[in-house]
Amino acid sequence: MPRKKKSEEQPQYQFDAIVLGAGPAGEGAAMKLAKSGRNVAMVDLRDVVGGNCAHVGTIPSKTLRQTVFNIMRYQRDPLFQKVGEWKHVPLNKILSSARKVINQQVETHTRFYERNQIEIYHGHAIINGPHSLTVHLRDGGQETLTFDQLMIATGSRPYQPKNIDFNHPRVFDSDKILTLDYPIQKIIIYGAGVIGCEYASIFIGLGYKVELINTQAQLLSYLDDEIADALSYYLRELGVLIRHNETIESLETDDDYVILKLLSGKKIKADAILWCNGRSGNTDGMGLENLGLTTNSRGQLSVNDQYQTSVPHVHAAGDVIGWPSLASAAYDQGRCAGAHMVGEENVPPVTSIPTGIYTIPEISSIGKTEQQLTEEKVPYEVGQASFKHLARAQITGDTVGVLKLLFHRETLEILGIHCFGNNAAEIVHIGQAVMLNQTNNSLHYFTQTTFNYPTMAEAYRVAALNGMNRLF
Ligand SMILES: Cc1cc2nc3c(=O)[nH]c(=O)nc-3n(C[C@H](O)[C@H](O)[C@H](O)COP(=O)(O)OP(=O)(O)OC[C@H]3O[C@@H](n4cnc5c(N)ncnc54)[C@H](O)[C@@H]3O)c2cc1C
Ligand SMILES: NC(=O)c1ccc[n+]([C@@H]2O[C@H](COP(=O)([O-])OP(=O)(O)OC[C@H]3O[C@@H](n4cnc5c(N)ncnc54)[C@H](O)[C@@H]3O)[C@@H](O)[C@H]2O)c1
Repeated sequence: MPRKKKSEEQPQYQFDAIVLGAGPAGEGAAMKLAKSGRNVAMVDLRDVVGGNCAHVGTIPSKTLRQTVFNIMRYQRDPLFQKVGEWKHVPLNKILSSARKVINQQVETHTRFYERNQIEIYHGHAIINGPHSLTVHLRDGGQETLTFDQLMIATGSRPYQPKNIDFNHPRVFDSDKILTLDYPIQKIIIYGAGVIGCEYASIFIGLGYKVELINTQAQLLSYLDDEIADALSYYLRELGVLIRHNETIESLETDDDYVILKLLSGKKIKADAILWCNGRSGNTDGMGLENLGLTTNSRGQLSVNDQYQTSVPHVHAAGDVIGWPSLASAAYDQGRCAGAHMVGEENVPPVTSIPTGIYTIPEISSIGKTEQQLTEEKVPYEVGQASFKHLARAQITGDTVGVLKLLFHRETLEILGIHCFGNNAAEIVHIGQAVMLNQTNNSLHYFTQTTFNYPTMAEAYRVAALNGMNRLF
């Protein structure tokens, strides 16, 4: 049963708020609205909650990555070198552990909606007017619902250029790749963004030959140069062939292979191609024109600092608004939008967002890069700790990696944290907590704090002392 509206008056609309999309952004908003006493409905295309994040994005890719990481680790250890004939197992079979995690995620999140009495409609929502929409239900039929406020969190999907035939069995995007049901030996990855680099690590770890085609001059150019260089070095070391500054001319498809022709004249033949060159917002065919809303060429909506669109009672968050297109940020954006919808004032927008890239090895960072600080003429210094010198890393065998702290050479304020290596996405949060501390964000924190030993956290002390030693 939907939660009853708090007000005694006869409600004008069936729901105080309807949320479109049960991914992290929609869930964040729905929970905040429900906990603030609003009568909320959720509409999602799928017959279960979790959004693209749980079903085709973060969760399956990270679970698959963990399986591959385990295989690589076993191979390194002479005791476990016979892990079976996994090279000939199709990807969709290796994904069996991902399906278990997805089911657990769906169960957990379904309970959140139940406990907060949020009614869920499974179907495609089409907006009819300022306060009404129709859900075309998955099991047939339709239902028209009215709302006071609307939250659009319909996420994104892989961008598919018209000249590529994604129905061909050897042509994949990041959704379809999860269904790959035949063994392959060589794959082309077109697009070397986060998804391209993460899948390059996964496929090389599975023993495939991988060619990573980058349309830009370097990998992930928003990273600190040293970290981006380390990624290129280690991907190549693992066997990935990276080609920078290339653009597709055409793609030839056959029953048994694909041939990618590049404008540079190169031709690459492989068993399959994974296309990952950006994403588009899910906004088409949902009647946005009936609200007077328009999108950019990538189907994304514009919002203000409170995630409010140009129509004041309509908010939007998550991938559908573009940057940063992360599950981590989407949940917080949804919660922030929900707070604004219930009338909370001065809710800070989500701005300080760490990068967590699950390549093998992993990358994570927050704050400024060396390039940015140099451009801004900030007098900074660097403190570094190599994983290979840390006892914990030697014990686990994960000796590839570095923690790099950037700090102001006069005030010792921490300005940036960049980490490359196993568990980087966890390690960065220690530095983040200190960096964002309003009262003590100085490098001294790390030199004056005793860390457990042996731990990876110890890298902070080592890097801080290394940085202090550079000062004069
Ligand atoms: C391969 C891959 C790996 C990723 N890895 C990471 C990672 O490691 N860390 C990270 O932070 N982020 C990662 N991301 C990004 C992350 O998955 C997204 O940022 C996140 O899913 C966005 O959440 P969202 O709530 O905006 O929408 P989504 O998760 O996209 O969910 C939107 C939901 O809305 C539904 N919907 C769409 N249109 C309608 C409609 N008209 N009516 C009803 N329902 C509708 C969709 O079916 C979907 O269920 C990854 C993405 C991909 C593709
Ligand atoms: N670990 C993580 O946090 C993680 C993992 C995977 C995906 N993601 C999210 O998914 C998003 C999509 O990843 P991706 O790798 O497909 O894309 P991306 O945005 O990283 O871009 C990949 C490539 O496509 C190009 N591109 C992007 N938009 C384009 C456009 N409009 N026209 C032509 N080329 C364009 C880029 O220049 C880049 O070379 C990322 O922005 C990221 O936020 C995050």
